Parts: sequence; C-alpha cells; structure tokens
Amino acid sequence: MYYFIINPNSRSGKGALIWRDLENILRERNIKYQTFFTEYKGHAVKLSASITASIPEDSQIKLIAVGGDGTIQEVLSGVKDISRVIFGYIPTGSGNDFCRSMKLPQNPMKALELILSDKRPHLMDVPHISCGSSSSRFAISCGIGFDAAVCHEVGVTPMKKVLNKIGLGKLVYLFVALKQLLFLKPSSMTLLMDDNKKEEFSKVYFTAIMNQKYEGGGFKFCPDASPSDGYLDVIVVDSLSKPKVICCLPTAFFGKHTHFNGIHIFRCKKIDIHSEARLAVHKDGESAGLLHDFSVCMEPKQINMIS
Ligand SMILES: Nc1ncnc2c1ncn2[C@@H]1O[C@H](COP(=O)(O)OP(=O)(O)OP(=O)(O)O)[C@@H](O)[C@H]1O
Repeated sequence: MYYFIINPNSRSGKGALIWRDLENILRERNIKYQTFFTEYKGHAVKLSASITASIPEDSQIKLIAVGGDGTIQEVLSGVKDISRVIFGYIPTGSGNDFCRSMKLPQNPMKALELILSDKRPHLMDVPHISCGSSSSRFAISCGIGFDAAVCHEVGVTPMKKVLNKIGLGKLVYLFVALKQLLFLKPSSMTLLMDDNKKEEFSKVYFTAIMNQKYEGGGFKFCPDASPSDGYLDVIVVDSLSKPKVICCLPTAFFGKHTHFNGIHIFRCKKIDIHSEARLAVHKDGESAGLLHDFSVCMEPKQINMIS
C-alpha cells in the first residue's frame, strides 16, 4: 500500500493537474494506494503524523510526498518514527532542489515509475531544526539572512505565479535574489559547532546549513554536501562588498564560489547560531519567521529513501 500526501496547490495549482495524470497510471495498474490532499500550510505535517502513527509495530509503510520542496519538509516533520518509513517523492513544485541534489527524476511520471519499480531504498540523513519551543525536520537546507529572505519573498511574490504559468518558475529565485541583495544589511553572527568550535563573523549576508548540495532553485552552495555522510555542511558568506556578492552568486550555480575571500565552509553534526539582528530563517525554502537564535542537529536515525 502506498500513502500519497499531495499538495494540489504546488507550482501555483499545477500540482492538482499533474496528480490527475499520475492517478490514472495507478488505476490502470491496479496499484493499492490511499490519497491525502493538503488544504493549508502545515497540513502535511498533521497528515504524515496521523498516517505514520497508525503503522503496526515492526512494519514499514511507503509514504510518498507529491509537491514542492516545502511539502517534503512538512511530510518528514510529521513522521513519527523515520526508521519505519520508506519515503518517496514526486516533484510538482517550482524549485525542485531536492531532485537536483538527490539526482531524482524531475519529471513526475518518471518519478512515479521509480517509486513503483520497487528498487532497494537508500538511507538518507535527516537534520532537525529547533527554534525556541518549535522543532521540525528538513531535507535540503535551512538558513538565516539573505537566502531565507529570498525564500520568504519567493513564497509571497505574484511574480512566481506569472513565471510558473510560462514554465519559467525557477527564474523567480534569481530575480528576487537580486532585489533582496540591494536592500540587505549584513549582521554579526556567532556559530557554535559540535559544542566546542566557535566562529564569529561581523558582516554576514547569510549562513546556510545544508544536507544537500543545492538550494534556492539551483545554487550549489555546499558542493561537497552529501545526504548520506552523517554531517551538515555550513556556508557563511561574510564581509564581501555587494558588487562582489553579485559576481560571486552566478558562480554558485556551478559550485565555483568557494574560493572567494569571505566564503567560509564548515562541517559538523550540530550547530547553534546566534545573529545580532533578528533575521529571516527558512527551512527547505519555507519561511520559519524572524529569529536571533536557532539550532540544527542530525537525527540519530536515517530514513529509507526511494532513489
Ligand atoms: N492546499 C494548500 N493551499 C495553500 N498552500 C498550501 C496547500 N497545501 C500546502 N500548502 C503550502 O504551500 C507551500 C509551498 O508548497 P510546495 O513547496 O509543495 O510547492 P511550491 O512552493 O510550488 O514548490 P517549491 O517549494 O519547490 O518552490 C508549503 O508551505 C505548504 O505548506
């Protein structure tokens, strides 16, 4: 039995249309499945929690997220015990950084074929973010500062709808990034890694904590990040002039930004971040509010991922 959690609103409503075609394939092949449609932000967390709470002891279920990167983040966050889930993903979002990093099919039909092929799943690391009293999982990355401000604006800008209509949804990240950069004020930040390594920076544009190589619609910010090495890769962009950031950003599409002065990359299993200014924070591209502090650590258990 497959349990599909579907965000019909992904890619500005195209998700619902794509699901119709996918469901025809499931029906034609007499596949056993159940569907759960999200109706509002945060609904996938609840659906995933109630589905996985009903798994009988010592058994596993196939839980499939159908949506954008934000839907993956919510579905993973709701799962009760990740070791009892075989997780699959069908991309119907705009950014699709998860597919890019995991080398999964970007085409929803091909992604469904992969899920139905019954290939042996691979283990994937799942990081955990704590902000005050709230905590959740993410799959790709979380970040504070510029990258989060971009994610926040991408989520609300009407430009996303327009560009999605003409099949250029990915460009929205580029336009919003350039606009945000013009108004951005760097902040001082302290990073405490694995409880013993402290790094202080005075003019941080953003810090991203990455489980995967890509975020923000294709920026390869941490080219050596791997979702199966048990580590978080951290990038800090500090003390660059704005013109230099503009020069550096396009090179990040190819992971060639790491040699610029002011780009710092670290690796750890746990990190506590403090920003002097209250800045935007994101998890897998979805806004997590404006914060001074948050912590990220790797979950002790990995999830079985169909890939
Ligand atoms: N029925 C719904 N109506 C409105 N928003 C929803 C609904 N279901 C889910 N959401 C919210 O929509 C947001 C974006 O979803 P998702 O990431 O799946 O799609 P996307 O934004 O098109 O893709 P991407 O993140 O790859 O750009 C998430 O925060 C999710 O909680």
